[in-house]
Amino acid sequence: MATAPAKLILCGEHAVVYGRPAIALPLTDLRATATVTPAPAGSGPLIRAPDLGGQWRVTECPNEPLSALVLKIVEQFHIPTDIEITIHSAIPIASGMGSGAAIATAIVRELLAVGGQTVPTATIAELVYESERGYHGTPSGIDNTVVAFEQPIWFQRRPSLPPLIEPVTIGTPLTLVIGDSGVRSPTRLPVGAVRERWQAEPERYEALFDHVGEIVTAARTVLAQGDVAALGPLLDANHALLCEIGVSSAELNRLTDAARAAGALGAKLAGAGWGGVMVALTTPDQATTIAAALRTAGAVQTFITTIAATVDAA
Ligand SMILES: C[C@@](O)(CCO)CC(=O)[O-]
Repeated sequence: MATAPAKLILCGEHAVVYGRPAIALPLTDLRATATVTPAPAGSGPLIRAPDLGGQWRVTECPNEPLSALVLKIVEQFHIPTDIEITIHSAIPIASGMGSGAAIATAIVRELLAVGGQTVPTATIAELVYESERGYHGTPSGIDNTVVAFEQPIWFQRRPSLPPLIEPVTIGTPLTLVIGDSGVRSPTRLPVGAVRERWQAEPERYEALFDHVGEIVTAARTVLAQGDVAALGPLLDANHALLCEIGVSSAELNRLTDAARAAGALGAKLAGAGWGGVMVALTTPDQATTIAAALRTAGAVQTFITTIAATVDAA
């Protein structure tokens, strides 16, 4: 069995599609799994996804993104094809937590393990990126990257170059409360809407994206300093900009307001928006109070998670 984590965009979503930096975190205790078992000779790969409500033979729907991913990997890495791939995920789907990237990464890891292959983490991230394109159209690549590397990352697209991917130093552990609005919102919808607005009003949106980029840069500094109190207002400011960009919702605003009223240091929507999750930054002792406030304000589920302090790998 192979696994891969959920992810959370701490700051910089949407602007990251337009070349500004973003910071993403792996949520290592919330994972997707993939298990390969042998199947009868000549049957070809079958994907069983009980949590997603189905199973399918990849050759019968070769353009479905996970099927395309499996077909590509078995061919490229000479993996046996008479297999069943069973996937499970504890990650809410279409919620901004990277469930698609985590499932795809778990599948890639499991297929490579079955084939006795070892490849660089960056290669796994690239393979998953192709599959994410099938779902999302124009993803920045941040989701597949943080899920594959499983460490806090700074991610920035660059013209004519591979994206800049750097470890982010976390000076002191972060306690986060994630609230799921329960509204399912496929990433490609808000991403597509932002593209239309950017095309209609490029100067306005470029300025908003610049402002997001400044917040992300400031967040990196205070994260390294372990200054959790200074991070909160940056998350609030990022949320205000995401509202202006047009990707928040009444449900998400209700949850971020409730988190702040319950004592959060800062709160923002996390991911593509219009639904999905929000995140609140808190001191450890306030976490359960904030989770309770989020549920009262309509969150269908909450997760309390700690992001460990890192040693700078750079
Ligand atoms: C909204 C977005 O910025 C983050 C989705 O997790 C889209 C992307 O980066 O591909």
